Amino acid sequence: MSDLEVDVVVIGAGPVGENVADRAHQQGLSAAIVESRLVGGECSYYACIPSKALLRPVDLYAATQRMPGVAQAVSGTVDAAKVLARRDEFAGEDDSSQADWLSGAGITLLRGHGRITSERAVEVTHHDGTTTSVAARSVVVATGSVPVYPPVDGLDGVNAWTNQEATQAKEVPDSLVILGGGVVGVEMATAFRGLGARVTLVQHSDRLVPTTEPEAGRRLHASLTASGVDVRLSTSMTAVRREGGPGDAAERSSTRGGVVATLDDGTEVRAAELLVAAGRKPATSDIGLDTVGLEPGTHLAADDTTTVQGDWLYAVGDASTGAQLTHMGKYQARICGDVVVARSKGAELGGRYSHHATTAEHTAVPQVIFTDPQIGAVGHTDAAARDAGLTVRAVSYEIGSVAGGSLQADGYDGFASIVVDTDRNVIVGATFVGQDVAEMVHAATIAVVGEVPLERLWHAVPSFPTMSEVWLRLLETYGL
Ligand SMILES: Cc1cc2nc3c(=O)[nH]c(=O)nc-3n(C[C@H](O)[C@H](O)[C@H](O)COP(=O)(O)OP(=O)(O)OC[C@H]3O[C@@H](n4cnc5c(N)ncnc54)[C@H](O)[C@@H]3O)c2cc1C
Ligand SMILES: NC(=O)c1ccc[n+]([C@@H]2O[C@H](COP(=O)([O-])OP(=O)(O)OC[C@H]3O[C@@H](n4cnc5c(N)ncnc54)[C@H](O)[C@@H]3O)[C@@H](O)[C@H]2O)c1
Repeated sequence: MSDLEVDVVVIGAGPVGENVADRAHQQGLSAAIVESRLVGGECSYYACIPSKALLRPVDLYAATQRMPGVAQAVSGTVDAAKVLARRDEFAGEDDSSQADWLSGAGITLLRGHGRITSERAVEVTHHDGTTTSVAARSVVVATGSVPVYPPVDGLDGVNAWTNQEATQAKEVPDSLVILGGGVVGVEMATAFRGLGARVTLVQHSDRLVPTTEPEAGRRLHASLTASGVDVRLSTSMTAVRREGGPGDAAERSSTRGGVVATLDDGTEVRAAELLVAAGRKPATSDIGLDTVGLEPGTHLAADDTTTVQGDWLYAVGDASTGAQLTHMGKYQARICGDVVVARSKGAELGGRYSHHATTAEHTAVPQVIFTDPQIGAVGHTDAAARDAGLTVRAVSYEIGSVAGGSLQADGYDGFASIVVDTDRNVIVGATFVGQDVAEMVHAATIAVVGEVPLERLWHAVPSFPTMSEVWLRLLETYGL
């Protein structure tokens, strides 16, 4: 006999787990959610929200510097203390309002570590050591991800920052070395440089943010370098140690000595702190996967209905094989909730563009990287489309060459590109790079998901003088 019986139990109350529980509960199912740390997950306290709270003031300041008349009015530097205080308002480590929201919604919150013990059974070990056994028709894994530590000698012993210490930093270190030039690395380089730190960014491949169009990485590289970030491409960190002490003031934060990182080109980088931003792995090593024949520590391979096993085990968010993005995790969560509900009613599941399939995962994953320039993209890059076997042609256009772009900022530096499937004459990918492009991505997402033929897109007239006029120029460049 279990302590609690519910229709669905979700392990992990990040943004994704919360959405599954809510979606299922709103349609009449009883739901419990297990959380070992903070309701709201990594995203709310250590990732999306605090990082964007740090980046927005830096972005705004950079924009003022490209506007004659305003640049002079906004003199001096960004007030880091005020930025950190505002970050705390968004992402203080207090989850009471999110916990209240769960109870208001009628979802049972179980605080503690959740583990699957057998099919349809989960045990929660509470912080005081007591346990609660939960029996559920459906079990959803939404445990998120944790940082990867690459093999660098000494890395375990230097108290390196992860995204958690970086996004929750109580002060700006005078210098920071970042291991990894992916999305976390470039965003944190932008934020901490903008807040006054000396930043070195070490990336082992030959470009930044390698999953984006190569030109996006090149523009970002140029911009970061111009802002004073020391970007080391095609470089690996081989060893790191922490040294110094009270007498080594220039290279330390207020509480510890600086780090000395050895790179494979033989040089050394000294900084107050080291941030590890070399990718993430699923938080599935200690959730009882072995009890149901699955490999602990692996991404849970879910099909398009988010199902992992039988008609009872589901995986969503960073713990699954889907895109590691909050909005995609929440999309999976809505699908998962609806599948769980449909199965509980014995209803048939729908097909490709129904509420029961994560079709966009294959065709239309959008992402915005909040650097300066911003990089926004959806769907395939040119290379990824070719790898997927599509016949494509890509065209690009400088956003600074449309009236809206040149008005937005002096010397506007950025471009847009589209990848067209020439067999179907539809857009399968788009990229926007430049100041204030974040909000331009969704129009492209609609075009990709809607599979809107180019001839029809010709009639989607962008307003003058907006940066969206680049759509018209892209279509003309393509030959319309
Ligand atoms: C620095 C940074 C910035 C980012 N910025 C963005 C962004 O701007 N936009 C974007 O879309 N994505 C962003 N991401 C990615 C985004 O944070 C993740 O995709 C998202 O948090 C995944 O949500 P989730 O609910 O799957 O996992 P999480 O947010 O990691 O939540 C999982 C929860 O499960 C809990 N948990 C784990 N194991 C157990 C267990 N056994 N029992 C009980 N509870 C458990 C954890 O404590 C956690 O609260 C960023 C990531 C980082 C690192
Ligand atoms: N704005 C956003 O949407 C946003 C922001 C931050 C993070 N995220 C998501 O969070 C996830 C994790 O981001 P991340 O940046 O940690 O991972 P990532 O996989 O995007 O980038 C890690 C980078 O580190 C590099 N790297 C790995 N090992 C290295 C080594 N030993 N030396 C030097 N470089 C090394 C890799 O080449 C890679 O480019 C991503 O999926 C990302 O999409 C999203």
